[in-house]
Amino acid sequence: MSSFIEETKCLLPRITLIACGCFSPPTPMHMRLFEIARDHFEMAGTHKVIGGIISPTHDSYGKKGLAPALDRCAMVKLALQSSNWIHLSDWEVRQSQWTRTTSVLQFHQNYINNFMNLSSTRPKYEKLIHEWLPLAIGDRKDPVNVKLLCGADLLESFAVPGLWAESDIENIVANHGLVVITRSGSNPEKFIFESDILTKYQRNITLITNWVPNEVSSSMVRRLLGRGQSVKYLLDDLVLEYIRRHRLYNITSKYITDAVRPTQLIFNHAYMDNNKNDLNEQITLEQDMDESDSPSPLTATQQLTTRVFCCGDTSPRGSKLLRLGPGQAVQVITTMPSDENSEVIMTF
Ligand SMILES: Nc1ncnc2c1ncn2[C@@H]1O[C@H](COP(=O)(O)OP(=O)(O)OP(=O)(O)O)[C@@H](O)[C@H]1O
Ligand SMILES: NC(=O)c1ccc[n+]([C@@H]2O[C@H](COP(=O)(O)O)[C@@H](O)[C@H]2O)c1
Repeated sequence: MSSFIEETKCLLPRITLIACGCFSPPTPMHMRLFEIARDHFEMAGTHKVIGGIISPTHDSYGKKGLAPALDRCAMVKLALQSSNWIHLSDWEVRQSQWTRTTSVLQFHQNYINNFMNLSSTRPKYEKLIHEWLPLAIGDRKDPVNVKLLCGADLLESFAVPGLWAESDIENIVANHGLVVITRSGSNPEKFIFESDILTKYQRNITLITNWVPNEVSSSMVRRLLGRGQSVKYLLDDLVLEYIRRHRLYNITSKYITDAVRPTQLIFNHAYMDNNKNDLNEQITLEQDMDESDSPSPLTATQQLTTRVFCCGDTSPRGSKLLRLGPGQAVQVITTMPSDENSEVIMTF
């Protein structure tokens, strides 16, 4: 009987979860989303989760409190040190401008598809192994579906006028799927009911109740840090130490102790050093396909010209606040990136 269960498990459709967000800074709850979701699918016996990807948004997203991409990526890597299945993807931050979430999903899905198709030509495809590719990807030949993992507040941001294109929402739910974790103050069931598109593709939306909610948010952490209050036990010690060393978020806290587990930060310094060399390099398709997981931040001029929209209290153009509270975007102020991001084909 148990071998029957094992066999059935092997046949479950495989998925990889990707969380898009600012991660400024990454909190333990960001990682919890993945654990909660994987447990859910494991217990429901409907899918096999083979990997998790954290994709920090581009600097030009311009949200208030957004630390530089290089720092956010470094913090995510520190926060993920104890995970053997969730990985950073810095593809988004390496682009020349902010990328819509639908294109982020499409890129990772295309990459996985191409990777699987190329698995017969091993020497070539081994060169293409990104850190974020799930380790188990080569265990089977069946497809791996990339699904968007998010908190219910992100789902509810679909209703913010001008923030998400309807076609993007439809593409996300119809072609990828959404995994939504409840968050206090939101009512995702009602939200889905009130949306025709979401109701239409409800079968592709997995709503998961988080029975051990934790309302820590990046903006709350930034607020405490700015006030000189303690955030210990709200963040991974390594992330906290990184913030202290790099003086992020106007940190004034006197409670942060000296390096905790300092040896582990050596890894992080290496990551920073490697990436500083990338600073002025051109971003090319070839680089996107490079196996290195290092962000190449843009120059100040590039960042200014590619700013897409702004979230937070005010936008650079003084746009009106549409939503209040953490993680809440304000207004789309310029154009969408070109479709180049959505159809990336591997070249050798
Ligand atoms: N406490 C939480 N419970 C459930 N989901 C969360 C929680 N914190 C963050 N998330 C989810 O994590 C993803 C990444 O979001 P982001 O980094 O923008 O998070 P945030 O902590 O809400 O940030 P901020 O406070 O700066 O707005 C989003 O899908 C968000 O809904
Ligand atoms: N139209 C879009 O694709 C769209 C709009 C708003 C936010 N997002 C993404 O959602 C994530 C979370 O953003 P907020 O922290 O502002 O809620 C980010 O990764 C951001 O890029 C995507």
